[in-house]
Amino acid sequence: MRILVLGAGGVGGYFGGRLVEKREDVTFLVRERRKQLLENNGLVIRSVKGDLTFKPKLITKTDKTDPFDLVLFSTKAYHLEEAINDLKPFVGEQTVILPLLNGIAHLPLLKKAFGDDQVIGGLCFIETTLNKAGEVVHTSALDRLVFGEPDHQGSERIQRITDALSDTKAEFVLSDHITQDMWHKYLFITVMSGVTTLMRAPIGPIRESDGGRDFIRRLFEEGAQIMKASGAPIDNAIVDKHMQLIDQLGYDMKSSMQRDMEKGSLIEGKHLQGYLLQLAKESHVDAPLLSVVYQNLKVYEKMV
Ligand SMILES: NC(=O)C1=CN([C@@H]2O[C@H](COP(=O)(O)OP(=O)(O)OC[C@H]3O[C@@H](n4cnc5c(N)ncnc54)[C@H](OP(=O)(O)O)[C@@H]3O)[C@@H](O)[C@H]2O)C=CC1
Ligand SMILES: CC(C)(CO)C(=O)C(=O)O
Repeated sequence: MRILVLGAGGVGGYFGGRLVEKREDVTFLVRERRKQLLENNGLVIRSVKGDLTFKPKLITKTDKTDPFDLVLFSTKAYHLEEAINDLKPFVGEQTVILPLLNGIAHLPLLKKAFGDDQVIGGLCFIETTLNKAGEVVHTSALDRLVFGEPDHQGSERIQRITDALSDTKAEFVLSDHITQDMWHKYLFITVMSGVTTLMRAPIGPIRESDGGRDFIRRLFEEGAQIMKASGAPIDNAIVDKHMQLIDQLGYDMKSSMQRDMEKGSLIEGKHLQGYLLQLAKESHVDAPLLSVVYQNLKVYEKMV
Protein backbone atom coordinates (compact mmCIF):
# COMPACT_ATOMS: atom_id res chain seq x y z
CA MET A 1 0.00 0.00 0.00
CA ARG A 2 1.40 3.43 -0.97
CA ILE A 3 0.92 5.71 2.02
CA LEU A 4 1.27 9.49 1.93
CA VAL A 5 1.67 11.39 5.19
CA LEU A 6 0.62 15.01 4.80
CA GLY A 7 2.49 17.01 7.44
CA ALA A 8 5.68 15.57 8.93
CA GLY A 9 5.08 17.21 12.31
CA GLY A 10 4.38 15.80 15.77
CA VAL A 11 1.58 13.49 14.69
CA GLY A 12 2.43 12.70 11.03
CA GLY A 13 6.15 12.40 11.71
CA TYR A 14 5.57 10.01 14.60
CA PHE A 15 2.97 7.67 13.09
CA GLY A 16 4.55 7.85 9.62
CA GLY A 17 7.89 7.03 11.23
CA ARG A 18 6.49 3.96 12.97
CA LEU A 19 5.16 2.75 9.60
CA VAL A 20 8.54 3.34 7.94
CA GLU A 21 10.14 1.40 10.79
CA LYS A 22 7.87 -1.51 9.86
CA ARG A 23 8.99 -1.06 6.21
CA GLU A 24 5.69 0.17 4.81
CA ASP A 25 5.94 2.30 1.65
CA VAL A 26 5.58 5.78 3.16
CA THR A 27 6.12 9.18 1.51
CA PHE A 28 5.84 12.53 3.29
CA LEU A 29 4.28 15.55 1.57
CA VAL A 30 6.09 18.55 3.02
CA ARG A 31 6.74 22.21 2.35
CA GLU A 32 10.09 23.53 1.16
CA ARG A 33 11.60 24.54 4.52
CA ARG A 34 10.74 21.25 6.21
CA LYS A 35 12.03 19.38 3.17
CA GLN A 36 15.45 20.98 3.47
CA LEU A 37 15.68 20.24 7.17
CA LEU A 38 14.60 16.61 6.72
CA GLU A 39 17.03 16.14 3.82
CA ASN A 40 19.86 17.47 5.96
CA ASN A 41 19.10 15.78 9.28
CA GLY A 42 16.71 12.95 8.46
CA LEU A 43 13.43 12.56 10.32
CA VAL A 44 14.40 12.20 13.96
CA ILE A 45 11.95 10.76 16.50
CA ARG A 46 12.91 10.95 20.16
CA SER A 47 10.43 8.70 21.88
CA VAL A 48 9.88 7.04 25.23
CA LYS A 49 9.02 3.98 23.13
CA GLY A 50 12.33 3.99 21.27
CA ASP A 51 14.17 6.56 19.16
CA LEU A 52 14.25 6.38 15.39
CA THR A 53 16.11 8.34 12.70
CA PHE A 54 15.60 7.70 9.01
CA LYS A 55 15.86 9.35 5.61
CA PRO A 56 12.22 9.90 4.62
CA LYS A 57 10.88 9.74 1.06
CA LEU A 58 9.77 13.33 0.48
CA ILE A 59 7.63 15.15 -2.06
CA THR A 60 6.45 18.74 -2.30
CA LYS A 61 3.26 19.99 -3.92
CA THR A 62 4.77 20.47 -7.38
CA ASP A 63 6.21 16.95 -7.72
CA LYS A 64 4.58 14.48 -10.07
CA THR A 65 3.70 10.97 -8.94
CA ASP A 66 0.87 8.44 -9.13
CA PRO A 67 -2.04 8.81 -6.69
CA PHE A 68 -1.51 7.26 -3.26
CA ASP A 69 -3.71 4.56 -1.69
CA LEU A 70 -3.92 6.10 1.78
CA VAL A 71 -3.29 9.62 3.08
CA LEU A 72 -2.67 10.31 6.78
CA PHE A 73 -3.79 13.94 6.93
CA SER A 74 -1.95 15.48 9.85
CA THR A 75 -1.65 19.24 9.56
CA LYS A 76 -2.95 21.78 12.03
CA ALA A 77 -6.49 23.07 11.36
CA TYR A 78 -5.26 26.55 10.43
CA HIS A 79 -3.33 25.02 7.50
CA LEU A 80 -6.27 22.94 6.31
CA GLU A 81 -7.29 24.87 3.20
CA GLU A 82 -3.77 25.22 1.83
CA ALA A 83 -3.03 21.58 2.63
CA ILE A 84 -6.19 20.39 0.85
CA ASN A 85 -5.13 22.25 -2.30
CA ASP A 86 -1.57 20.92 -2.12
CA LEU A 87 -2.84 17.37 -1.68
CA LYS A 88 -5.22 17.33 -4.66
CA PRO A 89 -2.68 16.22 -7.34
CA PHE A 90 -1.85 13.12 -5.30
CA VAL A 91 -5.41 11.89 -4.79
CA GLY A 92 -7.09 9.52 -7.24
CA GLU A 93 -10.54 7.94 -7.28
CA GLN A 94 -9.45 5.12 -4.97
CA THR A 95 -7.39 7.19 -2.52
CA VAL A 96 -8.61 7.05 1.08
CA ILE A 97 -8.06 10.10 3.31
CA LEU A 98 -7.61 9.40 7.03
CA PRO A 99 -7.68 12.69 8.96
CA LEU A 100 -5.90 12.92 12.31
CA LEU A 101 -6.72 16.48 13.29
CA ASN A 102 -8.39 17.15 16.59
CA GLY A 103 -12.00 18.26 16.29
CA ILE A 104 -14.74 17.63 13.77
CA ALA A 105 -15.07 20.82 11.69
CA HIS A 106 -12.50 19.62 9.13
CA LEU A 107 -14.69 16.71 7.99
CA PRO A 108 -17.10 18.69 5.77
CA LEU A 109 -14.17 20.53 4.16
CA LEU A 110 -12.33 17.31 3.37
CA LYS A 111 -15.48 15.63 2.08
CA LYS A 112 -16.25 18.61 -0.13
CA ALA A 113 -12.75 18.52 -1.59
CA PHE A 114 -12.35 14.76 -2.05
CA GLY A 115 -15.87 13.27 -1.95
CA ASP A 116 -17.84 11.76 0.95
CA ASP A 117 -16.75 8.24 0.21
CA GLN A 118 -13.03 8.95 0.15
CA VAL A 119 -12.79 10.36 3.67
CA ILE A 120 -12.84 7.89 6.56
CA GLY A 121 -12.77 8.73 10.28
CA GLY A 122 -9.66 9.10 12.40
CA LEU A 123 -8.19 10.51 15.59
CA CYS A 124 -5.19 10.00 17.80
CA PHE A 125 -4.12 10.06 21.42
CA ILE A 126 -0.46 10.98 21.63
CA GLU A 127 1.81 13.54 23.24
CA THR A 128 4.29 14.76 20.63
CA THR A 129 5.79 18.08 19.68
CA LEU A 130 8.52 19.41 17.39
CA ASN A 131 11.58 20.74 19.22
CA LYS A 132 13.72 23.67 18.00
CA ALA A 133 15.79 21.30 15.85
CA GLY A 134 12.60 20.07 14.11
CA GLU A 135 12.77 16.66 15.77
CA VAL A 136 9.60 14.82 16.85
CA VAL A 137 9.62 14.51 20.63
CA HIS A 138 7.24 11.89 22.03
CA THR A 139 6.93 12.27 25.77
CA SER A 140 4.50 9.64 27.10
CA ALA A 141 3.95 6.02 26.12
CA LEU A 142 0.52 6.83 24.69
CA ASP A 143 0.52 6.52 20.87
CA ARG A 144 -2.95 5.34 19.80
CA LEU A 145 -4.32 6.08 16.33
CA VAL A 146 -7.98 5.08 15.85
CA PHE A 147 -9.55 4.82 12.39
CA GLY A 148 -12.62 3.36 10.73
CA GLU A 149 -15.29 3.54 8.07
CA PRO A 150 -17.91 6.11 9.10
CA ASP A 151 -20.81 4.31 7.42
CA HIS A 152 -20.13 0.91 5.91
CA GLN A 153 -18.22 -1.32 8.30
CA GLY A 154 -16.00 -4.20 7.33
CA SER A 155 -15.23 -2.94 3.81
CA GLU A 156 -12.47 -4.54 1.80
CA ARG A 157 -10.48 -1.31 1.74
CA ILE A 158 -10.58 -0.94 5.53
CA GLN A 159 -9.24 -4.48 5.83
CA ARG A 160 -6.32 -3.59 3.54
CA ILE A 161 -5.66 -0.43 5.54
CA THR A 162 -5.82 -2.39 8.81
CA ASP A 163 -3.24 -4.84 7.47
CA ALA A 164 -0.91 -2.01 6.47
CA LEU A 165 -1.25 -0.31 9.85
CA SER A 166 -0.81 -3.44 11.96
CA ASP A 167 2.33 -4.76 13.70
CA THR A 168 4.05 -1.45 14.33
CA LYS A 169 5.46 -0.09 17.59
CA ALA A 170 2.51 2.33 17.74
CA GLU A 171 -1.05 1.29 18.50
CA PHE A 172 -3.28 1.48 15.39
CA VAL A 173 -6.88 0.55 16.28
CA LEU A 174 -9.76 -0.16 13.89
CA SER A 175 -13.08 1.13 15.27
CA ASP A 176 -16.60 0.25 14.11
CA HIS A 177 -18.00 3.45 15.67
CA ILE A 178 -15.47 6.02 14.55
CA THR A 179 -17.91 8.92 14.19
CA GLN A 180 -18.90 8.63 17.84
CA ASP A 181 -15.23 8.17 18.79
CA MET A 182 -14.38 11.41 16.99
CA TRP A 183 -17.10 13.36 18.83
CA HIS A 184 -15.96 11.89 22.12
CA LYS A 185 -12.36 12.87 21.40
CA TYR A 186 -13.58 16.30 20.33
CA LEU A 187 -15.30 16.74 23.69
CA PHE A 188 -12.23 15.50 25.52
CA ILE A 189 -9.74 17.73 23.75
CA THR A 190 -11.94 20.81 23.92
CA VAL A 191 -11.97 20.51 27.70
CA MET A 192 -8.40 19.25 28.11
CA SER A 193 -6.89 21.98 25.94
CA GLY A 194 -9.39 24.50 27.36
CA VAL A 195 -8.46 24.04 31.03
CA THR A 196 -4.73 23.58 30.49
CA THR A 197 -4.48 26.77 28.43
CA LEU A 198 -6.77 28.74 30.74
CA MET A 199 -4.93 27.70 33.89
CA ARG A 200 -1.45 27.51 32.36
CA ALA A 201 -0.77 24.20 34.11
CA PRO A 202 -0.58 20.50 33.27
CA ILE A 203 -3.63 18.42 34.14
CA GLY A 204 -2.32 17.21 37.57
CA PRO A 205 -2.35 20.51 39.47
CA ILE A 206 -5.65 21.50 37.85
CA ARG A 207 -7.58 18.36 38.83
CA GLU A 208 -6.06 18.35 42.32
CA SER A 209 -6.68 22.01 43.11
CA ASP A 210 -9.63 22.90 45.31
CA GLY A 211 -12.65 22.89 42.94
CA GLY A 212 -10.52 21.84 39.96
CA ARG A 213 -12.24 18.51 39.25
CA ASP A 214 -15.62 20.17 39.59
CA PHE A 215 -14.64 22.85 37.06
CA ILE A 216 -13.43 20.21 34.58
CA ARG A 217 -16.65 18.23 35.03
CA ARG A 218 -18.87 21.27 34.51
CA LEU A 219 -17.00 22.12 31.31
CA PHE A 220 -17.47 18.54 30.06
CA GLU A 221 -21.17 18.76 30.92
CA GLU A 222 -21.54 22.03 29.05
CA GLY A 223 -19.78 20.63 25.97
CA ALA A 224 -21.80 17.39 26.06
CA GLN A 225 -25.05 19.35 26.30
CA ILE A 226 -24.12 21.38 23.22
CA MET A 227 -23.17 18.26 21.29
CA LYS A 228 -26.40 16.47 22.21
CA ALA A 229 -28.47 19.51 21.26
CA SER A 230 -26.80 19.57 17.84
CA GLY A 231 -27.52 15.89 17.26
CA ALA A 232 -24.02 14.49 17.78
CA PRO A 233 -24.01 10.74 18.52
CA ILE A 234 -22.46 10.89 21.98
CA ASP A 235 -22.81 8.36 24.77
CA ASN A 236 -24.97 9.37 27.77
CA ALA A 237 -22.20 8.29 30.13
CA ILE A 238 -19.43 10.16 28.32
CA VAL A 239 -18.85 12.79 31.00
CA ASP A 240 -18.23 10.09 33.64
CA LYS A 241 -15.94 8.21 31.25
CA HIS A 242 -13.96 11.34 30.41
CA MET A 243 -13.61 12.23 34.09
CA GLN A 244 -12.15 8.76 34.68
CA LEU A 245 -9.73 9.37 31.82
CA ILE A 246 -8.75 12.75 33.28
CA ASP A 247 -7.94 10.98 36.56
CA GLN A 248 -5.77 8.43 34.74
CA LEU A 249 -3.61 10.99 32.91
CA GLY A 250 -0.05 11.55 34.14
CA TYR A 251 0.24 14.46 36.58
CA ASP A 252 2.45 16.40 34.14
CA MET A 253 0.40 15.73 30.99
CA LYS A 254 -0.21 18.79 28.82
CA SER A 255 -2.34 19.35 25.73
CA SER A 256 -0.79 20.00 22.32
CA MET A 257 -2.53 23.40 22.26
CA GLN A 258 -0.84 24.29 25.54
CA ARG A 259 2.57 23.24 24.17
CA ASP A 260 1.89 25.39 21.09
CA MET A 261 1.04 28.34 23.33
CA GLU A 262 4.24 27.85 25.31
CA LYS A 263 6.14 28.03 22.00
CA GLY A 264 4.25 31.17 20.98
CA SER A 265 2.78 29.33 17.97
CA LEU A 266 -0.62 29.57 16.35
CA ILE A 267 -3.39 27.56 18.04
CA GLU A 268 -6.54 25.75 16.91
CA GLY A 269 -9.01 27.60 19.15
CA LYS A 270 -11.39 28.52 16.34
CA HIS A 271 -11.49 24.93 15.09
CA LEU A 272 -12.09 23.42 18.54
CA GLN A 273 -13.70 25.72 21.14
CA GLY A 274 -14.84 28.25 18.52
CA TYR A 275 -16.73 25.68 16.46
CA LEU A 276 -18.39 24.21 19.56
CA LEU A 277 -19.52 27.69 20.58
CA GLN A 278 -20.96 28.13 17.10
CA LEU A 279 -22.94 24.89 17.59
CA ALA A 280 -24.11 26.18 21.00
CA LYS A 281 -25.40 29.34 19.38
CA GLU A 282 -27.18 27.45 16.62
CA SER A 283 -28.80 25.13 19.19
CA HIS A 284 -29.62 27.93 21.66
CA VAL A 285 -27.58 26.37 24.47
CA ASP A 286 -25.85 28.61 27.04
CA ALA A 287 -22.12 28.03 27.28
CA PRO A 288 -20.71 30.37 29.94
CA LEU A 289 -17.61 28.32 30.86
CA LEU A 290 -16.70 27.54 27.25
CA SER A 291 -17.04 31.25 26.44
CA VAL A 292 -14.43 32.09 29.09
CA VAL A 293 -12.11 29.38 27.79
CA TYR A 294 -12.44 30.72 24.23
CA GLN A 295 -11.99 34.33 25.26
CA ASN A 296 -8.67 33.39 26.87
CA LEU A 297 -7.57 31.85 23.56
CA LYS A 298 -8.66 34.90 21.61
CA VAL A 299 -6.64 37.18 23.89
CA TYR A 300 -3.60 34.93 23.37
CA GLU A 301 -4.14 35.13 19.60
CA LYS A 302 -4.28 38.90 19.79
CA MET A 303 -0.91 39.02 21.50
CA VAL A 304 1.02 36.34 19.60
N1 LIG B 1 0.88 16.71 18.78
C1 LIG B 1 0.01 16.09 19.53
O1 LIG B 1 0.37 15.66 20.64
C2 LIG B 1 -1.39 15.88 19.09
C3 LIG B 1 -1.90 16.58 18.01
N2 LIG B 1 -3.17 16.30 17.58
C4 LIG B 1 -3.74 17.00 16.45
O2 LIG B 1 -3.07 16.58 15.27
C5 LIG B 1 -3.03 17.64 14.30
C6 LIG B 1 -1.59 17.86 13.86
O3 LIG B 1 -0.87 18.32 15.00
P1 LIG B 1 0.71 18.27 15.12
O4 LIG B 1 1.24 17.13 14.36
O5 LIG B 1 1.02 18.38 16.55
O6 LIG B 1 1.10 19.62 14.38
P2 LIG B 1 2.58 20.06 13.90
O7 LIG B 1 2.52 21.53 13.78
O8 LIG B 1 3.60 19.41 14.74
O9 LIG B 1 2.68 19.40 12.47
C7 LIG B 1 1.91 19.80 11.39
C8 LIG B 1 2.78 19.73 10.17
O10 LIG B 1 1.98 20.02 9.05
C9 LIG B 1 2.81 20.64 8.10
N3 LIG B 1 2.05 21.32 7.07
C10 LIG B 1 1.16 22.32 7.18
N4 LIG B 1 0.66 22.65 5.99
C11 LIG B 1 1.25 21.82 5.09
C12 LIG B 1 1.16 21.69 3.66
N5 LIG B 1 0.36 22.45 2.93
N6 LIG B 1 1.92 20.75 3.07
C13 LIG B 1 2.75 19.95 3.79
N7 LIG B 1 2.89 20.04 5.13
C14 LIG B 1 2.13 20.97 5.77
C15 LIG B 1 3.65 21.58 8.93
O11 LIG B 1 4.85 21.80 8.22
P3 LIG B 1 5.61 23.22 8.09
O12 LIG B 1 6.91 22.96 8.78
O13 LIG B 1 5.75 23.38 6.63
O14 LIG B 1 4.76 24.27 8.76
C16 LIG B 1 3.92 20.75 10.18
O15 LIG B 1 5.13 20.04 10.10
C17 LIG B 1 -3.68 18.86 14.98
O16 LIG B 1 -5.02 18.96 14.62
C18 LIG B 1 -3.57 18.52 16.47
O17 LIG B 1 -4.58 19.12 17.26
C19 LIG B 1 -3.94 15.32 18.17
C20 LIG B 1 -3.46 14.62 19.23
C21 LIG B 1 -2.19 14.88 19.82
C1 LIG C 1 -5.76 14.10 24.19
C2 LIG C 1 -4.45 14.80 23.93
C3 LIG C 1 -4.17 15.65 25.13
C4 LIG C 1 -3.40 13.74 23.77
O1 LIG C 1 -3.64 12.99 22.64
C5 LIG C 1 -4.53 15.58 22.65
O2 LIG C 1 -5.23 15.20 21.76
C6 LIG C 1 -3.72 16.78 22.38
O3 LIG C 1 -2.83 17.10 23.16
O4 LIG C 1 -3.98 17.43 21.35
